Parts: sequence; structure tokens; C-alpha cells
Amino acid sequence: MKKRIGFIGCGQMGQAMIQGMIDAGVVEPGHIAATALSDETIDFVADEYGIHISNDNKKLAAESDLLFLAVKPYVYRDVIEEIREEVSDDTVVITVAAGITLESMEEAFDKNVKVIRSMPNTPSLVGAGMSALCPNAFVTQEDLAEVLELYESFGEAEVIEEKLMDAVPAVSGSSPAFVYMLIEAMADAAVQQGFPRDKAYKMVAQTVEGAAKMVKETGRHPAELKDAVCTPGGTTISGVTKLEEAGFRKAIIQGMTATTEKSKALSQGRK
Ligand SMILES: NC(=O)C1=CN([C@@H]2O[C@H](COP(=O)(O)OP(=O)(O)OC[C@H]3O[C@@H](n4cnc5c(N)ncnc54)[C@H](O)[C@@H]3O)[C@@H](O)[C@H]2O)C=CC1
Ligand SMILES: O=C(O)[C@@H]1CCC=N1
Repeated sequence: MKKRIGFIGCGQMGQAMIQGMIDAGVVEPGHIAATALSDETIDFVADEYGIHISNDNKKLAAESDLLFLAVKPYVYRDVIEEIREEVSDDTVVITVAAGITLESMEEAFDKNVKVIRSMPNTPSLVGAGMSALCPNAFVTQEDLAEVLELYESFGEAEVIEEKLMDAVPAVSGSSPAFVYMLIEAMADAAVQQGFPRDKAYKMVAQTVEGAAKMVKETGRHPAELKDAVCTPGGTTISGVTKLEEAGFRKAIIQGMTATTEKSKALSQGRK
């Protein structure tokens, strides 16, 4: 891709996307530029990814065709204030933040601006991301196709209606953290039984990946796949029974609901 790609903010999420798109070969490092606040991050990112990086948001905004805002939601207002004049009618601004709505972006820019609201996740770093996107009315089909090509280079991507965007952190944006908690807890239990840590993480992570692949590739219902593991009177059903007693599903659903509620609160300008 020949478009000039800019990242304002280059922390966990920005770096995961940059690494993912470079590894996929969809864009040359020379076509990516970024900004960061600290000299430490600027030096690290320049060395690690070979992209151009500075602390000049205005210049970056003026020189980018596809401009990612990969800063925390509470920094958005100040950053937009700073770059508003540099963003042209043709620039596609892509949000990477929970609770930043298309409407709030249009209000903040106070002019016709192309905006795509997106929610990626950190597994983009290893080409296994899951992202959701939704464009505003000024984004053309061609713009959207280009941005989708980038997101699909580091994982899967879905274009969805904006009313579903607040549920995306729970489904895919924040949920890697929940899966890491599951992996950590399973590994702790294995270590309690005498497993070395490294073997425990490897075996549990491979099992999580394998189970996810079974859901994706067989198309079978997760409950059917679970039933196929449960030998009558065997080990699995004993574990399943105990997990149900402990409120496993309830805890997951409550965690996801809290995540979505927080995203809705941010979208509505509540804390
Ligand atoms: N970390 C994650 O798993 C995910 C994060 N996101 C979203 O990505 C956005 C960034 O999150 P992270 O990368 O986790 O945060 P982070 O704190 O790792 O990175 C943010 C970066 O922005 C820089 N920054 C702050 N103010 C700036 C400014 N005025 N100009 C230029 N750079 C500035 C900071 O120095 C920092 O390096 C957030 O809005 C978050 O909602 C979305 C999906 C997943
Ligand atoms: O925790 C957060 O707010 C961000 C959005 C999704 C993942 N991290």
C-alpha cells in the first residue's frame, strides 16, 4: 500500500498494529510515521520498527492519508484541537479508543471529516488480531476497503453498526485480558500439582488456541464440543460441575456486561 500512514500515540495498541502490518508485508516501514511524547518511546520505536517517529502531531496529521489516533480516550479532545487545521477533506481519521463515538469526533473537528471508529486488540502484534470498524457518512467505499486491508493484514476484521461498538471491548478489545486471566489461573493449578511454570503455560495456551480453532474450523456448537470431551462419570464432567457451582459462566457474563457498561458510559461522556 502506498498511502502514508500516521499514528498519533504509539503505545501498546499502536505498536501492536504497526508490528502486525509490517510483518504482514502490506506496508513498508518507510510509509509509516508516528508520534509519541517521551524521548524514550521515540528512540525505542525508531529502533524497533524502523519507522519515522517524532513528537510533532501537527506535521504528522498534515502528512498522513490514513491517520490513526492511538491515544487514550481522555487525550482525544486535546489532540484534535491541536491537529484540526491540518486534517484535510481527504484524510481518513481512524479512532482506536473505547467510547469515542463518530458524533463526538464530528463535533470535535467541527467540519466535514472522514472518520472510521475502530476497536482492535493487542493480538494484532502476532497477526492474530480481531477488530471491529464502522465508518461515518463521509468515508467512501474505497477508503473503507483500504483501511480494512490494513486491519485484515494483522488478523480478522468486521464492519459493524455503530450501535454495537460499545459491546466490542467485551467481545474482543478487552477480552484478551480475560483469556490471559484464565490461562494464568489454569497454569497456577497445574503448578500446584507440580508442573514447571513454563510447561504449564505452554500446555494451557496450546489448549486454549486448539479449543478456539475447533470452534472456528469445525463450525460445531461450543456446547456440542464440550459434551464430546465429557466422558460419563469421567474427569471432565467433575470439573464442569465444580465450575458451574463456582459461577463460572455468571462471572464471565457479569465481567462482559461491566466492560460494555463502561464503554457505554465513556461514549455518553460519563466517567
Ligand atoms: N491496549 C489495548 O489492549 C487496547 C487499547 N485500545 C485503545 O488504544 C488506545 C491507546 O491505548 P494503549 O496503546 O493501550 O495506551 P498506551 O498508554 O500504551 O499508549 C498511548 C500512547 O500515546 C502517547 N500519547 C499520549 N498523549 C499524546 C499526545 N498528545 N501526542 C502523542 N502521543 C501521545 C503516550 O505517550 C503513549 O505512548 C486507547 O484509546 C485504548 O482505548 C483499543 C483496543 C485494545
Ligand atoms: O481497557 C481499555 O479501555 C482499552 C480498550 C480495550 C482494551 N483496552
